[in-house]
Amino acid sequence: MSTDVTIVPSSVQGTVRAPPSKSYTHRAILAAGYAGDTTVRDALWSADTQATARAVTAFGGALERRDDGTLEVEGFDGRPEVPTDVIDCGNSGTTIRLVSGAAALADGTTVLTGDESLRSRPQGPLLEAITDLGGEATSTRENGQAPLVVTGPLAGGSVSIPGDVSSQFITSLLMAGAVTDQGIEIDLETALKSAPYVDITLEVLEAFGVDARQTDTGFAVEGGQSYDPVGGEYAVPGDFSSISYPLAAGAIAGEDGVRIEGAHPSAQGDTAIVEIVERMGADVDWDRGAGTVDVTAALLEGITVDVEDTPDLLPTIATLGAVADGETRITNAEHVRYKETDRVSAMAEELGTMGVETTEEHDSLTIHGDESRLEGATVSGRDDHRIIMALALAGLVADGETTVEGADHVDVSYPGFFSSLEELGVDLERQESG
Ligand SMILES: O=C(O)C1=C[C@@H](OP(=O)(O)O)[C@@H](O)[C@H](O)C1
Ligand SMILES: C=C(OP(=O)(O)O)C(=O)O
Repeated sequence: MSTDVTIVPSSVQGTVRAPPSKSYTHRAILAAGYAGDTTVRDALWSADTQATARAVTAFGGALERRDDGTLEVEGFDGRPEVPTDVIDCGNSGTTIRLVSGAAALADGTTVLTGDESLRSRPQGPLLEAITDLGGEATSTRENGQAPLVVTGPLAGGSVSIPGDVSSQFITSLLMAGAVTDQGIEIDLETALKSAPYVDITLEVLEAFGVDARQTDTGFAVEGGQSYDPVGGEYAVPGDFSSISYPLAAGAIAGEDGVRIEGAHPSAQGDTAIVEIVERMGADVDWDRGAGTVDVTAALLEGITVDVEDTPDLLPTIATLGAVADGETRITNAEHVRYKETDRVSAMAEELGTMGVETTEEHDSLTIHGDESRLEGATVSGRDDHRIIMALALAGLVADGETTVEGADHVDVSYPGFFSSLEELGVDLERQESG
């Protein structure tokens, strides 16, 4: 059973709280798994982070969740057990990649799989790196995609890996490398895309007392370290990829202003959304100390945005571009095609159904705002949380109602997304579908 959501064009007003960061929560849960006992505060409990929690349990850890969002994690102390069953990573790229590194530490074989989308995403460079470092890692179909079979233990050493497929390979190796005998030195074969996500990793590792660093040619982590968070606790900050949706809603339909709470600074590259919305002409004020962002709608102008560091913002920016006057060019977007869906095509096609003119190139998407008139339509959410949320935003200002099919997939990163829209005054209706 899935849920379709119909959005009636609405203005938005009021205050919403950002959900906790998905990227920080994944890392905190796995780092807590590598540690002894840890309290993870303000954890995001979504379909994706629950997949990482399942993996920690499969390796011999244990998790308990309190009503206030706190997770009590009993770790496996750097020595994952061989799981008794296949690990199902669901829809989560972060889980399958970070957990493959952990699996390579176990003295035996782990099998990892996921849903149809995850089984189509690239894992080859990570499998080769694990093999080069002394483990064994293969794809059952020999196509570099899950199901994956990973056998450890891995000793560590030096390895080279491309930087333009997924930064999650680097995160995986750094997190696992800290508890290998030799440590891991990573040389990047090509420039790193999604680089701020490795900064997030370094920030979380530091909070867990693990030393890892950027080098002239890549990254390095010493072996023989222990995960030991200061005071046995870690607190997750708010999620700026998720914040991008209420922020964009305010910029296009918030004439009386929208406030987002829980927006404290961190290593997240997606904080760039604040500046992007401001450059397009909205009135935005980010109080970093208070952790609030205030936004008021204005006539938006098309701009050029490079998403090399911020791939997850593409769907939000595409919708902003559909509302803005003039052209919005989203560049350096090739890696955005390797996500839950090919998001460059998905946004071009679904916005097209709503009457928006776009030009798609391999590594860019141009939205011709001036030639577009957003018309309400029935659109497919593509079973991709970010496509669903971006299309729902377009529905706020379309001419007529918009139905987003398969909208329940927002549970991957922002389970309360439609409730947040309702809190801001949006008129919407949920329908169960087949
Ligand atoms: O490490 C992370 O938490 C993430 C890294 C990024 O992926 P890539 O590094 O594959 O671009 C991003 O798109 C994803 O949503 C989360
Ligand atoms: C791409 C995403 O996540 P993941 O890689 O973990 O599936 C995302 O959240 O947009």
